[in-house]
Amino acid sequence: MNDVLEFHGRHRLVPVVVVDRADRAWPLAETLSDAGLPSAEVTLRTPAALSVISAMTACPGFVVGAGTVVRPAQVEQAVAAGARYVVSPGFSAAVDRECRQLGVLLVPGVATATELQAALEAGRDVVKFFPAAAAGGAAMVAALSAPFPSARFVPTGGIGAAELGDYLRLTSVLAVGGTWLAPRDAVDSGDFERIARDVREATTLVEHLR
Ligand SMILES: O=C(O)C(=O)C[C@H](O)[C@H](O)COP(=O)(O)O
Repeated sequence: MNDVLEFHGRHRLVPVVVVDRADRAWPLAETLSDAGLPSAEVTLRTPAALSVISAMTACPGFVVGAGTVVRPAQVEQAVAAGARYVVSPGFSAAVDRECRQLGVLLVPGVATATELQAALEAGRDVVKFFPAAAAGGAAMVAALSAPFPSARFVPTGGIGAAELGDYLRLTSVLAVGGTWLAPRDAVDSGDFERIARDVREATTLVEHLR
């Protein structure tokens, strides 16, 4: 397994972050690292996102990926900024091709059996199950795992601390992602104490589930 996937499988949590200000990148990475979760999927939804990725790569041991990658050109930009992996909300053959060419891991999004089958056919065994809550939650992941035992899921979308156990108890779930670990408003306002508290609460929950 790719080292980024091993990392996520070990931590079992992926903070998905929407960062509006590049100067928040370093304190956010430090906060996440200190709280025991040295990684972030930085969504390419803000003008600052690529600068945020670059800044976070300077934090020792911090694993940074690019999220919301929907066009092939964004793959090159994300990799140039230092992203170690790429996440898409859906499955795009063009994005998949670009990731292959640049040798970067892609975690494509799937919400149905047909989409999962396409991702597996393309050799993508680890997929983002998105939007997890709206697409059927942990019950849907369990149902999809039966006919596709090789698939590993990173459910994301509408998940909070309360739902964590439902997903993480499934052996087919590699890790759970979400913005609840470092909400946009907390990042914007520089409320790193709140982020540290929420991340510690989540990592403690994960420890109890082991
Ligand atoms: O697919 C992408 O690249 C995305 O950006 C989708 C995000 O991962 C979710 O929107 C996070 O969902 P929440 O945790 O409910 O805020």
